Amino acid sequence: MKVFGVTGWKNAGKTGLMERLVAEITKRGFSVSTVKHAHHAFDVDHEGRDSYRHRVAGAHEVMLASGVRIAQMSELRGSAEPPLSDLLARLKPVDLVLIEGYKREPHPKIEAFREVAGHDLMAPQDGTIAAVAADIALEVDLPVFDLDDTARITEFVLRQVGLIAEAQPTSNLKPPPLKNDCFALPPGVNWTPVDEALEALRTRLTTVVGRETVPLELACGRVLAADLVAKRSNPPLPNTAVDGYGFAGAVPEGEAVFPLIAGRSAAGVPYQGRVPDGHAIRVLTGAALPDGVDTVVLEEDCAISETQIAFNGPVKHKSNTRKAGEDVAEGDIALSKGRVLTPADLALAAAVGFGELPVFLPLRVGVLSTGDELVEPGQEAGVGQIFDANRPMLLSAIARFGYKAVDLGRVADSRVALTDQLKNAAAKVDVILTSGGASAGDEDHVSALLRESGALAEWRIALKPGRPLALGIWDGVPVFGLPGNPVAAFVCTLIFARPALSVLAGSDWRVPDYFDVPAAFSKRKKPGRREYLRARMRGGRVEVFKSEGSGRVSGLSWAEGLVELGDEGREISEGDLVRFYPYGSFGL
Ligand SMILES: Nc1nc2c(c(=O)[nH]1)N[C@H]1C(S)=C(S)[C@@H](COP(=O)(O)OP(=O)(O)OC[C@H]3O[C@@H](n4cnc5c(N)ncnc54)[C@H](O)[C@@H]3O)O[C@H]1N2
Ligand code: MOO
Repeated sequence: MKVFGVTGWKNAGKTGLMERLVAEITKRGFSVSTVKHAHHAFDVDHEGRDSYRHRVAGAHEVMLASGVRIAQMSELRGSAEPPLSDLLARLKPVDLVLIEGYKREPHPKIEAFREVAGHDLMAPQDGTIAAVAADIALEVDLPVFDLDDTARITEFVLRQVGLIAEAQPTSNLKPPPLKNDCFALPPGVNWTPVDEALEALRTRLTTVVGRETVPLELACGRVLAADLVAKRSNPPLPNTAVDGYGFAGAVPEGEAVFPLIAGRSAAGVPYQGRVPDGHAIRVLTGAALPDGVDTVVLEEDCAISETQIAFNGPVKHKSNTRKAGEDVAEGDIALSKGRVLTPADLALAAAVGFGELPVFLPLRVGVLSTGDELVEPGQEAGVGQIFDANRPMLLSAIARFGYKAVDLGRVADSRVALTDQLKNAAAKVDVILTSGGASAGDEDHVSALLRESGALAEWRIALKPGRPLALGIWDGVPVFGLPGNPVAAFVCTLIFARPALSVLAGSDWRVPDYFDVPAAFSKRKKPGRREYLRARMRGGRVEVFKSEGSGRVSGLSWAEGLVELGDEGREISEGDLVRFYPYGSFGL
């Protein structure tokens, strides 16, 4: 859905402007819905009303309906406020959603401004503001409208979101003003915030691989295909944790002497009889406790003869023993479906009775490079040609993630060759990663082909680097059309492809771990998009690569992780905390 926002300080005239825009846009035949961010404690209900009583009684949602109106109230009851994207998803489709407030969200906005409110203009500090509606003349580098000129503001908003066509220039063709910032929003383009894109992937993808059973020792790194219910408790019987002497009950402070009975209990060779009260028996680590024994004293603490042991109390009841099932009880879920099995998991699976495990078939991930300019690394490169750097990078990242990397080679910028190659690939892999040809240029065949096959969701993501990401389905196989620039391809792989592949492979959505660490750099970042900088830790601070150019492969290699700068604008000074994701957090 198309969205546009009205922002501004308190008393700036936001609600009046919203009201006039809703009326005018509706009058022009477009359907409009609105979202307003309100105070924490807002309430549309009133004490004593029936609906209020339903709510206080604990109803999850209360719906109030009549022949003219329906109101639906949801109580968060302490859970986090849902993001704007969730709220938008609840609305029925309309031509335009107008949003009042939510100034930190990246959608385009108009700022309402009234002099009496006594605030500074927000627009100069906020790149998501596309125009200002003010009650005085202002000097800013953006379109400024009279706050009451509803007709012109409406035209502007409708043009911005693409509901009416851009006015054709009447004079000679004039180039658009040059903008250095490659992420400036073209009119009408809706940028997908990173979190929204991730959420869409998370909710739309499911496991695509089949299952098999493999011997335990071959299961490391595989994804468990069913919950593993312990067949046997660990330990199966109460046993001794040390080499020593077992008897029944606690021993008080002072000297204690126990007569020894003949025989012993060893791991795997338990004592068969019963130990009489007041007697002790030799026990070895791991041995089942004989009947009549529930406490063990360490042999190093004892004086020992053929017939007796003596030691100093106190010894607590049940000292040095392990309860049956204290680790895992029979019937417990020892390992959950979707778990990527580690060496330790194999120990656990063995301990609770499994010699083979149900696992998902390895996810086969095909990697294809596109572009006439590419030649194989190490071969002769002609004028204007470059070596295919993305393919070795992506193939090895896939292998590190634990999947089966399938080299699909290179393909020229030709629709026919690409069609052939995708057809071929779809028969032998579960998912395809392409790089290059993802944006909208003449030679961007990946996005064009997927668009033609009717299964493309082309995302322009509010992300740097990695803005164009083409997602589609080819013969039932998901295709990630990664941008060609190596840095953008790498970042998109870590941020989008990795968690998605994890779900396709039968595991969970993966959220990488991070550290908030002091910056060794300073930077000013605009609001409205997320940025990832090539970074590494040195001397307890995180430094970033000298250039943000998305073709600079040397920076990827220099880096040992990524610094993430959130969607909001930020002025970072040295020493400020920034979020650092070591490459290891992405499984590299
Ligand atoms: N008019 C516009 N141009 C571009 C936009 C835009 O929005 N409007 N977006 C830019 C951004 S951001 C990126 S990223 C790239 C993505 O472009 P494509 O995915 O279509 O990729 P290509 O054009 O094919 O290649 C881009 C760049 O990367 C080099 N490349 C491609 N494959 C490889 C490889 N396997 N190994 C090494 N280098 C590779 C290629 O030679 C190009 O230099 O589009 C911008 N343009
Ligand atoms: O940001 Mo593009 O996605 O060069 O890198």
